Amino acid sequence: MQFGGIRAVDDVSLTIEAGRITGLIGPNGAGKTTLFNVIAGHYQPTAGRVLLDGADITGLAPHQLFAKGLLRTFQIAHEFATLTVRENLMMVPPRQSGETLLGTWLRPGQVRAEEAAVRAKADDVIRFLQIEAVADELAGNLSGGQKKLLELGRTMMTEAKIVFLDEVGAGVNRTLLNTLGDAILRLNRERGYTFCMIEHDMDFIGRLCDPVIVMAEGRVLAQGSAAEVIANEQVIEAYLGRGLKNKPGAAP
Ligand SMILES: Nc1ncnc2c1ncn2[C@@H]1O[C@H](COP(=O)(O)OP(=O)(O)OP(=O)(O)O)[C@@H](O)[C@H]1O
Repeated sequence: MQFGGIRAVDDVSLTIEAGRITGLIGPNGAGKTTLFNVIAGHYQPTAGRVLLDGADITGLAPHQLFAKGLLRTFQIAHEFATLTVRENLMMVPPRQSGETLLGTWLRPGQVRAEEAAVRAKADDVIRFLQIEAVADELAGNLSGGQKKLLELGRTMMTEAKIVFLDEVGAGVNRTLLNTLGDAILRLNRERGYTFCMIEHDMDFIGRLCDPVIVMAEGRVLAQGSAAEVIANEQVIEAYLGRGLKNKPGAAP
C-alpha cells in the first residue's frame, strides 16, 4: 500500500487463521493500521490481494465485507450516550440491508417479532459479558473500559465472526482489561470468533494472542508465539528506543 512516496505496507504476506486470536504488533508507523484498513475495505491497495476462505475480497467496501462476516470494530458507530446499554445493543443492525420505515408500516407483525428477537439477543450479550449491573445505565455514564465492553457487545449483536480490533485495550484500567480479555477469550473459545488485534500492551497480547505477528517499516518482521517474538533479536532492535510496553520480565 503506497501513499505518494511512502510504502506503508510493503510486500506483506500473512494469514489470519480461523478460530485464533492473532496479535499484530510493531513500533509506531509500522503499517499496522494501514494493513487493517486494506483488509477491512477502507483502502483500495495499490498492489496485492486479500483473500477470505480463498475468495478474492480485495477492494470490497466495508459493508460488503460485513455481509461476509468480517467486521472492524469502528465500523459500528460509537455508542449513543443518551441511550441505555441495552438500547445501544438493540440499535445495532445485524446486517446492513437497510431497514426501511415503509417496511415497519407494511409488516408490523414481523417487526414486532424481530424486535423481540433483538431484545433476547441483547439480553444474551449482557449475560455473556456479565454487564447486568449497567444494562439499564446510560452509555454516557460508563467508564472508558465499560464502553469497550459495550463495543464488544455491539460486535456480538452482528453476524460477524471475524473481528478486527484496533487497540481495544488502549486506556483501559488493569481490572477492566482483564475482564475485556476474558470476554475476548471466551468469545473465541466458546463461540468460535476469530480475532485479529492491534495492541501495544504485551501483557494483554501475551495472554490472548497466538500467533503474534510483528510489523516494522511496512513489512512482517517476525511471527510466532508471544514468548518467541519478544525474544527475537530483530524485534527487540525494531523496538529499541521505543520500548515494549509491559514487556513480561521488564523492570516496572
Ligand atoms: N492516509 C495516509 N496518507 C499518507 N501516509 C499515511 C497514511 N496513513 C498512513 N500513512 C503512513 O504510513 C505509515 C504507516 O502508518 P500506520 O498508521 O499504518 O502505522 P501503525 O503501525 O498503525 O502506527 P501506530 O502504532 O502509530 O498507529 C506511516 O509512515 C504513516 O505516516
